[in-house]
Amino acid sequence: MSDPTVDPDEALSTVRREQPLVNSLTNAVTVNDVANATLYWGGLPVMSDDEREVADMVAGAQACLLNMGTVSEAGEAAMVAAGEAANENGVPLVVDPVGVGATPTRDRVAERLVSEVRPDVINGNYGEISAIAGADSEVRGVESVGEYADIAETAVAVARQADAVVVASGETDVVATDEAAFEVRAGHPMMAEVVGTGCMQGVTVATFAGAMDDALTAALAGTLAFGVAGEAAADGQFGEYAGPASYKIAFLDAIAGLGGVDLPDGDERIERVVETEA
Ligand SMILES: Nc1ncnc2c1ncn2[C@@H]1O[C@H](COP(=O)(O)OP(=O)(O)O)[C@@H](O)[C@H]1O
Ligand SMILES: Cc1ncsc1CCOP(=O)(O)O
Ligand SMILES: [Mg+2]
Repeated sequence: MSDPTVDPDEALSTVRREQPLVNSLTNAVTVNDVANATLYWGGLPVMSDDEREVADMVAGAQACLLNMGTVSEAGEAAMVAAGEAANENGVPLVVDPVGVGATPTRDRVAERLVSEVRPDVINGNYGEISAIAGADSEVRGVESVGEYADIAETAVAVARQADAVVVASGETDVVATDEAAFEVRAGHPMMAEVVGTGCMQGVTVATFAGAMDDALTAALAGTLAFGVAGEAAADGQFGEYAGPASYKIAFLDAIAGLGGVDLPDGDERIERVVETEA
């Protein structure tokens, strides 16, 4: 497998030109951030999450996000219906298995969302991706704690298990397929101080996947652009900040303003760290 060519400037221009409609079924904690991140990248957000209409909305969308952060029994049924509609209509589907590993209920819901429907991308933190792999993991609530030295190999295993691209977020994000894993070296520790950055990363990948032809390239470009937005905000390019709350505002402004920033080439920040036979 040759390394994909990732040009984040071109990817961002494509998102802005295509303006993908992205239907997010997501948690009540960060839903507004997820909607605004979609809009600020250049997509069109809709948060339709009722089982009576979600299949129709997804059928007309260019991408769908299933984020199980606060999933209820009705929400679980709506997410499965949305995922099935995405699969039936060829709509790129991103699943964020928030908190999998923390409770048996979340383990069961995550299992449904990665096996009963077919995600194109699974986007979770190190602990969540490790939990899906059945590897050692420690997820406290929705936070990944502990060490994950083998996260790249674990991400490849999940990509193979689910036949999906996998984004494992953490200090260094890993993007994996069934035969390779890439480190995406971008981001800033301040991003970990804000609730919702993982959720916003998931909808970023969905928005890029809704505008681009290939899930792997979209996941790499979206993850890189997301991290560069975090860096630009931390560097004060989008306003001074006094702490994590004002940093979050600067971060959202960075997403909206990234079209005016010269983004690094993919090969400056993306390195293949695992290569196996599929
Ligand atoms: N220490 C860090 N340094 C740089 N980027 C980070 C760090 N911690 C988290 N991030 C970034 O913040 C975003 C959210 O990651 P994470 O906190 O793992 O997700 P979640 O919020 O779902 O737990 C990702 O883009 C990740 O790269
Ligand atoms: C705190 C919390 N509880 C249920 S969902 C949620 C938000 C999780 O956001 P992220 O995965 O981006 O940290
Ligand atoms: Mg998360």
